[in-house]
Amino acid sequence: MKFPGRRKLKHYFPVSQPKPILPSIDVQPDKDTYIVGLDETIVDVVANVSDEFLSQFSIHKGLSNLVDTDTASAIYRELAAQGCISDHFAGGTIGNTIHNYSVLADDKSVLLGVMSANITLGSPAYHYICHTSSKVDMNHLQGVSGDIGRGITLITPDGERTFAIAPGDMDELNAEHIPENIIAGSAALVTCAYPLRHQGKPIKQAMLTALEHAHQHQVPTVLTLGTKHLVEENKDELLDLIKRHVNVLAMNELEAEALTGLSDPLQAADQILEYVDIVLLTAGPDGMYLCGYTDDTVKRETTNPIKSGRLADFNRWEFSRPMLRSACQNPIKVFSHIDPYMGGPEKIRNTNGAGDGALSALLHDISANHFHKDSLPNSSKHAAPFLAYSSFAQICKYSNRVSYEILVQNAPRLSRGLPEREDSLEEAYWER
Ligand SMILES: Nc1ncnc2c1ncn2[C@@H]1O[C@H](COP(=O)(O)OP(=O)(O)OP(=O)(O)O)[C@@H](O)[C@H]1O
Ligand SMILES: O=c1[nH]cnc2c1ncn2[C@@H]1O[C@H](CO)[C@@H](O)[C@H]1O
Repeated sequence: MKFPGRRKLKHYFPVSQPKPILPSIDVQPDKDTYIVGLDETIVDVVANVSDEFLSQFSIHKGLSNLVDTDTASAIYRELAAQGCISDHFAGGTIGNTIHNYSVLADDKSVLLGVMSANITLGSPAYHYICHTSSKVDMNHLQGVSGDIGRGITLITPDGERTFAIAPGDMDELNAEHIPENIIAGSAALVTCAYPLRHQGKPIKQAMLTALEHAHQHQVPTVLTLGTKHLVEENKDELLDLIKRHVNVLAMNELEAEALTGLSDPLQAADQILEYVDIVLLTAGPDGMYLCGYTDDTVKRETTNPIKSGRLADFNRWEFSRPMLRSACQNPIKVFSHIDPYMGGPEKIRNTNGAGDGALSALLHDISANHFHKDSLPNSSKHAAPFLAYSSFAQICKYSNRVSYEILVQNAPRLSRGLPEREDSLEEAYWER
C-alpha cells in the first residue's frame, strides 16, 4: 500500500512495538465506567398537528397515550394524507436518557430492550439504530420478529408534545435477556415506569429482575415516572416498587402530583423523599428541583440568595453533595431549585425529551463520582460515601442547561455534547 507523503519504511509497520490496543465498543464490566438503561424501544414519528386533531382521536394532550393498532394506523393514515409527518427520531424515555448520557460523558452505556432481528431500510428499527450514539452498547438487546414501538409524537402549535404509542413488540423483553454481570459492574441502572402499564407482558418481570440485580450489587437504581395517567392508574403498585427498589426518582410536576396528591413541587418532593434518596422534579417553565439527603457533618451552606416557598429557606444546604439516606448518620434533607436556563429559549421548538435530558446530566454526575472513586479512592472527595460528584446546586445547573439544549432542537436526543466553556451567561443573555 502506498501512503501519502514522504515516510520512512520503518514507520510503516512498527513491528518491534506492541500492537496498540484498540478501544472496544462492548462494555467490559471490570474496565469501563458505564450506566445501564432498560427501556421499551420506541421510534418517535414526529408530526405537527392542531389541537383539534388531538380531540378527533380522543388523545390527551401532553401525555403518553397507548393506542391499539387500528387507531395507530388511522392516525398514521391521516397524518400521511395531510403530509404533516416531519421526522423519525429514535426515542423511548430511557433510550433518550442513555444516549444523552453517552454524548455528555463521551463514554459507554448499555441498552437493554428489544430490537427487530431483521432490520429493513426505513423500518422503525432502522431509524432507531441510525439515531443512537455508537457509545451505546446494543449487544445485549433481545431480537424480536416484529417491529419495535412507534411513538407518534404530535406537536401542537405551543410546542407541547403528546404521544400516541403503538407498542409493536417493545414489551416482549424477557428476564433471560437481563445480564446480571453487566448490571453488577455499572455506575447506575436507569429504567422507567412504563412497563407497569403492560401487565401481561414479559418486560415487567424483566424490569423487576434488573432492579433486583442492581439492588443486590449495591448499584444505584434510577426510575423515571413516564406520564401522569400511568402514575394515577398504577399508584399503589408503583409506590411499592419505589419503596423497595428505587434510589433516584425522576418526574415532572404532574407526575409528582399524581403520586402524592400535592400540587406544590416542593411539598411533593419532601414527601417523596420519605421513599427514595434523590428526587429530580422538572416543572416546565418553572424550572426544576433536585432534592435529597446529606449528612449533617458534611452539609454546606449556599452562597446563592435564600429561597422560600411552602418550605422556608429551602435551598440553604444546596451546596452539599447527595448521599444515600442509609449512608448518613444524621441525614438532613436538601432542596435546590433553578429557573430555566436564560429564562428559557426565545423559541421552543419541541419540549419532547427535555426531562430525559435533565436526568442524563444527573446520571453523568453520578457516574463521574463512581469513576473518580475507582481511580482515586483516597481523595478527599470521598471522605464520605457521596452518591454524586457535584453539589445539588451544581447538578441543577447542569441538568437545566441540558434541557435547554433539547428545547431549542427538534429531536429528543442531543446530537453533540455541550460546549466545554459557556459564554458568560450575562453577556449571552443581553446580546439576544
Ligand atoms: N416552557 C418552558 N420554558 C422554559 N423552560 C422550560 C419550558 N419547558 C421545559 N423547560 C425546561 O426543561 C426542563 C424539563 O421540562 P419538563 O418539565 O417539560 O420535562 P418533562 O415533562 O419531563 O419532559 P419529557 O417527558 O418530554 O422529557 C424544565 O425543568 C425547564 O428547565
Ligand atoms: O410508553 C412509552 N414507553 C417508553 N417511552 C415512551 C412511552 N411514551 C413516550 N415515550 C418516550 O418518551 C420520550 C420523551 O420523554 C419520547 O421520546 C418517547 O419516545
